[in-house]
Amino acid sequence: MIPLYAYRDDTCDPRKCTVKKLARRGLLRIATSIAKIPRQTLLLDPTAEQAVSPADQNLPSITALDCSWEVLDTGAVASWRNRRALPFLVAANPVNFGRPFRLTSVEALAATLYIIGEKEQAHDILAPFGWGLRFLEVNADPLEDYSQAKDSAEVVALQALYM
Ligand SMILES: C[S@@+](CC[C@H](N)C(=O)[O-])C[C@H]1O[C@@H](n2cnc3c(N)ncnc32)[C@H](O)[C@@H]1O
Repeated sequence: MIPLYAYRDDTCDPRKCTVKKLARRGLLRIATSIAKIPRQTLLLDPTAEQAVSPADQNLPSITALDCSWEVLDTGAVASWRNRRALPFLVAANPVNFGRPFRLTSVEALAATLYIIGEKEQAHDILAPFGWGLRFLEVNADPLEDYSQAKDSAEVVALQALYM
C-alpha cells in the first residue's frame, strides 16, 4: 500500500470533499499545511510539465492538493521535484462528469495508483463513492495503456490517441 496524503485548505465544499471521506476511513492522511507534506512525495499538480508514468513507481507516497479549482495556486510548490500532471482522462464524478483533466482528488489519486501498478489500491479508494468505480470503467483503455508505458514521454505520446 502506497501512503496517500492530501493538503487541504478548506476552500472546497466539505459535503462534497472526497479526501475527507477517505481520511475518515483511514485510507489517506490530511496535511493542514504545505510544510507537513513529505517533500519526496509524488505531488499531483495539473500544471506540472511531467506526466505520471510507471517510472514513478518507487516514489514513497502520493499527495493531492485538495482545494477549490477556483483558488488552486501551485506557486508554493513550484520548485518541488516530483510534481506530476495526469494525462488525458475524463472525470466520472457528478460535478464534472465527462470533463477531461478536471478530476476530483480521489480520481486523481486512483489514476496515479493505477498507472504505477497499484491497481487494487486504486479500486479500494474509489469503492466508497457511488460513482467511484465508474471512473475506472470509463477510462479503462487509456489507464491500461498508460500503465504499460515506459516513462512520462511515452504517456504523453499515448494520450494523443484519446484526445
Ligand atoms: C482542485 S482539487 C478539487 C478537489 C475536489 N473538490 C474533491 O473533493 O475531490 C483536485 C486535486 O486533484 C488533483 N488533480 C485533479 N486533476 C488532476 C490532473 N489532471 N493532473 C494532476 N492532478 C490532478 C490535484 O492535486 C488537484 O489539486
